[in-house]
Amino acid sequence: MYIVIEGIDTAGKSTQLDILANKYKDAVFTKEPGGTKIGSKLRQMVLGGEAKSKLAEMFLFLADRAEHMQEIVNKNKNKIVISDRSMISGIAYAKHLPLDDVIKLNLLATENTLPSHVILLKLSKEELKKRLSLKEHDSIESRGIDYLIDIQNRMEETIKKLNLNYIFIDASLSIEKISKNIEDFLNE
Ligand SMILES: Nc1ncnc2c1ncn2[C@@H]1O[C@H](COP(=O)(O)OP(=O)(O)OP(=O)(O)O)[C@@H](O)[C@H]1O
Ligand SMILES: Cc1cn([C@H]2C[C@H](O)[C@@H](COP(=O)(O)O)O2)c(=O)[nH]c1=O
Repeated sequence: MYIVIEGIDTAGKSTQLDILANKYKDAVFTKEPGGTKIGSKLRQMVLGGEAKSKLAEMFLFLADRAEHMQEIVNKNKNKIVISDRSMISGIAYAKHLPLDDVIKLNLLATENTLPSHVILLKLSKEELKKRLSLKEHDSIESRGIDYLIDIQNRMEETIKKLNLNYIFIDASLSIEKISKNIEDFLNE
């Protein structure tokens, strides 16, 4: 199984991943960007805003993805792999390019491997505003509320376009309710 937890910044992904880590002791937990040795370096570059070109930034994320797919996801096909973000973030955040073009680039980077289960935590604008106000912003989060809500809409569009096995969960539900919804989805 290749499970991905998706959502815009502050949607609650890490919180749910902590709960999953206690339930799926034998699973491989990973993330994008930063799930491999070079991925950590790429993460530092992109989140530090070092890429001035949006295209360059996207290719850095694609490089992270290609390495992550080969070294983590495909090398653990016999296990449950649970990832904090995936190509869905990659496609959604590259919103300056046509969706179909970015989908092709991401399928190239992942060698056409798709997640078996997608969990999208969806935030309302109000809840996003509240949560962003509680944290420092990295270079991407600094692009603002409307930018992130656009990304969330593009995530939803991407998941449906790729015809993936997914669940959309209201991220403002209690931590416990979200966790139960995830558990039920994974046990279907
Ligand atoms: N269901 C929830 N209800 C209310 N607050 C929540 C819920 N889940 C998480 N939070 C809070 O929202 C904030 C963001 O949560 P978390 O770090 O898990 O999100 P994230 O999606 O991993 O964020 P990022 O992508 O920015 O790292 C934290 O302060 C967390 O305690
Ligand atoms: C995989 C991926 C991520 N991003 C953005 C999304 C977030 O703003 C950061 C990652 O931060 P997190 O704390 O690890 O969630 O990077 C992106 O723009 N493109 C991507 O492919």
